[in-house]
Amino acid sequence: MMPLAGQPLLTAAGIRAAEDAAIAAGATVGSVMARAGQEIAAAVRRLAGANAILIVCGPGNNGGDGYVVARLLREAGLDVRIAALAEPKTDAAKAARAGWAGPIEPFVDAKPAPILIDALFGTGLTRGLDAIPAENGDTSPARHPGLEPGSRFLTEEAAGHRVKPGVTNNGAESSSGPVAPSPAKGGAQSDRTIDSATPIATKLRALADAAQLTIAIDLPSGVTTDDGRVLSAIPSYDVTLALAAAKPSHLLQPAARHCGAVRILDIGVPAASSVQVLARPTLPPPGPDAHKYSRGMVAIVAGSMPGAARLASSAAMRAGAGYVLLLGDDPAGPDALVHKPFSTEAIAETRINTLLIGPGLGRDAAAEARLDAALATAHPLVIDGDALHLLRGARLTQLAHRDAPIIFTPHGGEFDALFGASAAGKIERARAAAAQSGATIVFKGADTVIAEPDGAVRVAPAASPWLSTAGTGDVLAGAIAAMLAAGLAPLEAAAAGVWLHGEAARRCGAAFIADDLAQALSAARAAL
Ligand SMILES: NC(=O)C1=CN([C@@H]2O[C@H](COP(=O)(O)OP(=O)(O)OC[C@H]3O[C@@H](n4cnc5c(N)ncnc54)[C@H](OP(=O)(O)O)[C@@H]3O)[C@@H](O)[C@H]2O)[C@@H](O)CC1
Ligand SMILES: [K+]
Repeated sequence: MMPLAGQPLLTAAGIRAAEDAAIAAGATVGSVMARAGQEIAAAVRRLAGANAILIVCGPGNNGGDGYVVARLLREAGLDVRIAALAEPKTDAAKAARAGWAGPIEPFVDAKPAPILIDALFGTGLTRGLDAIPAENGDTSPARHPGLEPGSRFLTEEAAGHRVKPGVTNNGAESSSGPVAPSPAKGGAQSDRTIDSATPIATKLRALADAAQLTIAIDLPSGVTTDDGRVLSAIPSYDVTLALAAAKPSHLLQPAARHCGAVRILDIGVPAASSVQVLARPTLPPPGPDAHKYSRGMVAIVAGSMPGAARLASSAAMRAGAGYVLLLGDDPAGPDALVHKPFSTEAIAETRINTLLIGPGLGRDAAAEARLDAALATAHPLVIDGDALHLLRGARLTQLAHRDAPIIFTPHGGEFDALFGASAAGKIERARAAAAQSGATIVFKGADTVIAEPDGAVRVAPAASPWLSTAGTGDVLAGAIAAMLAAGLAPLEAAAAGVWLHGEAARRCGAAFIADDLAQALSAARAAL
């Protein structure tokens, strides 16, 4: 079982291509599924002890994995039951099903067990749980043998929930409240429409609520693979065992919070991608000949809210910058912080390695003048906060012609204002913004995505929710500026800054303030 840090992230199409390459190199779907089953069974044995296990299987190869795991665990002497949602559809899943000698319960009637393993759907999920499929305009569930009303896998009352002609469910309900009681047997509610509580998602939540440990194979059933969407009201799992590689939805919210601890299983399918999980950076300590300028000089432009620029300054110093210069009229801050009034001469100082502008800048005419002066320099730039708001239009277009690197650090609102709102996934949006602007984009949030104009991406695992407090963005901008000033390439600088920021938050524990976070960067940096 591999942890996520530094691992490639593969989309559904990417993992299919990787599987195809493995097959071209001599594997078969069956052999890969057999290896996956072995790895999953070994992981489950470590996690589950001797407890009884219920495995819920879907119609595709995710379900196929479930049948293989069930056989292996039963051969190992464990108490294993299977509940199936539908008959296997793929050859590999059919073969795996044939290898299971025990009984199969209908999913809707399944009794819970202390250990729940979700093998309903993985990278082949195409719609929300309980949504009626639409193929070539035909929404008849009868096109989907095994999922149609009255099949041996769906009891009649469940079928009654599923079907009302012309009514479809996009599965986007968000309720995660108490599980609804099962309707009375006998089809008495056969005219019920699909509304809030739907049978598959509801049943899955009931099984998860009754279990002591819940494990999802590859992905929690009901989340998309590529963009972090949750299509149905599904449970949150304790562990997700990702096959061959992590997928974007293991990190992107809101899907990520349903995954629990994610571990990657090596199933003999090599995976590579320029989209990767954020890794712990390698930052050597200063060498014997280091001096303040060789460690990097950061200049920070202050504005109408001087506290924000001070926080960024403090963060840049503690993340390891050799010299931090605050350009403004505010004399406060640590003694080590150098103050100068803002002027076009001061900002043009050639020893400045990185110029940070935005924290507390304001949005008035004076702020615009300072931003234009900053953009007119040849320094590498980190642009945050208010400066991002002032960047729209012609200023943004001009930036594409600058030689020196630029890093933008927008949160969701700033990103939308600069690049437009969109329903596309966060990775896709960050990549498009980087390509359009020529800047490295740090799209902040509970799932920070860093994108380079060349398409390289780093995605950060969820950091402390206590970061949701004023000033933490200023701290991040300062940390990233220190990394860029130290000479790291923009993607590496942004990644190192985000990592240090997350690590500092972890060290702060709960209810910290941004000042504490900036202080904690010293310890985070020292631990590398
Ligand atoms: N990559 C690898 O190297 C390896 C991958 N492996 C495993 O394979 C998994 C991917 O398998 P997969 O492609 O068969 O897709 P999977 O997720 O089982 O579902 C597809 C089926 O579900 C159906 N269906 C979809 N959504 C639905 C819904 N909401 N409600 C109802 N039905 C729905 C869909 O029907 P359709 O959309 O066609 O109507 C189709 O029948 C992957 O996650 C991993 O576990 C391993 O075996 C070994 C190597
Ligand atoms: K699953």
